[in-house]
Amino acid sequence: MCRVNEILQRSFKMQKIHVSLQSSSYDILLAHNELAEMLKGYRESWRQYDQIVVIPDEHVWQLHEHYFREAMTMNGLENYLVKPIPAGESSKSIDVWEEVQTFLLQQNCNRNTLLVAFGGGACGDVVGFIAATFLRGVDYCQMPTTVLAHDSSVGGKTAINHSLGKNLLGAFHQPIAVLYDSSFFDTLSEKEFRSGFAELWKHAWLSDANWLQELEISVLQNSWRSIPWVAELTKGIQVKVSIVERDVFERHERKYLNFGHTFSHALEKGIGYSEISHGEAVAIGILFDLLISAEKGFIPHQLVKEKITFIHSLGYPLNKVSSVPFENYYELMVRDKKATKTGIQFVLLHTIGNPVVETIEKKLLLHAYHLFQQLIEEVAND
Ligand SMILES: NC(=O)c1ccc[n+]([C@@H]2O[C@H](COP(=O)([O-])OP(=O)(O)OC[C@H]3O[C@@H](n4cnc5c(N)ncnc54)[C@H](O)[C@@H]3O)[C@@H](O)[C@H]2O)c1
Ligand SMILES: O=C(O)C(=O)C[C@@H](O)[C@H](O)[C@H](O)COP(=O)(O)O
Ligand SMILES: [Zn+2]
Repeated sequence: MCRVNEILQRSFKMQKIHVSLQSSSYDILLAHNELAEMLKGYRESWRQYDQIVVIPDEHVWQLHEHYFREAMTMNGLENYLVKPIPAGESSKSIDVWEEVQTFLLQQNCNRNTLLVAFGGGACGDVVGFIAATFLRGVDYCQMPTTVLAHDSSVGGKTAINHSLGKNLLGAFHQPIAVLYDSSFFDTLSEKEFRSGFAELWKHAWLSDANWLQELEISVLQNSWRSIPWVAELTKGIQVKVSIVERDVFERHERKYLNFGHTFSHALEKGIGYSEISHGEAVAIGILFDLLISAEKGFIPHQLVKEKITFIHSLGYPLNKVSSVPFENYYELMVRDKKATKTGIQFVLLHTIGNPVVETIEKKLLLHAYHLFQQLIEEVAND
């Protein structure tokens, strides 16, 4: 990372956000290049575990093993097992879930075991689900390494995928801590920055028109690497935490955090996990939810066109939407976890910061889908 950028990223002091839930409470620490410092507050309690098992994404482990080990050693934490798992979305499988459970059993891990998820959102989701189910539940810590994981590491949604759809098997299981060091972003690709930005953009849409505007300007004026991540991700996490604290089990308000996701999960599964990332699909799903909001008369169509142009200018793969027939997307959306017997639910916006959940009938969805394809084509040809 260039010197100026390093100074900029370091200039934000360590942030601490507390998550207060009835069943568990924990801290989220955010800083740049401060993993050893973050671990200081945990070294005593972590020594009380009978085993610590670090479960890194294998690609992240290749890149950052040295830095991770150094931070642990500086805190006298030298006794831990390491069980790497495949990089990315492919790790969210029943096979990986079982393989790690077998490893833990073979190592005689007991209930007093701490798992450490070291990687992006995929690693956090599968390790969280392993922690939720191993011996009916053990502690785990999230050590996120992607921009997107500011979302996935917080709130305790854990999951793996099923051949019939995304995140269909999972549990709510909160981490004991989230230690988030943005120096890991030094090795992220542009595609991963783009993916992570989508969830931050989501948090802005759900909360604050001014922040949304500032964030969009910031992303247009800076390179991905020079965005002041600690400051921006802190705002995103605060939005998420306040919703999770009010509705941890997603009975009502937490559904808002699924803004963009009814369509995005269908896009990911329909197009293929290796062809489109979660965040890329979320950005497109948000545009689709905005379009339905406009069709309902909540927001102007002009705003939707502007946002399609914005997302297109950042290189999100809007051209992939048409590669799957509507009927396939529809079938996948029927299986969305928000769906009820009244139909498929979408998170719409009345205004920025005022989301609402509505059941949308197939006829409107089909109409919106065709309109969306038309707008995407117009923007691409402009
Ligand atoms: N539980 C939740 O609340 C929640 C919220 C949002 C997303 N998610 C899930 O998170 C997943 C997406 O997470 P993600 O975008 O972090 O993707 P990811 O974990 O799949 O990582 C993306 C790629 O980046 C690589 N990578 C990770 N950190 C890196 C680093 N520092 N440097 C270089 N490469 C690195 C990984 O090896 C992988 O190839 C999806 O499965 C999504 O469903 C969950
Ligand atoms: O934390 C939440 O609640 C979310 O919905 C966050 C989403 O960004 C995330 O992708 C989540 O995994 C989606 O949840 P799902 O319940 O639709 O699988
Ligand atoms: Zn998401």
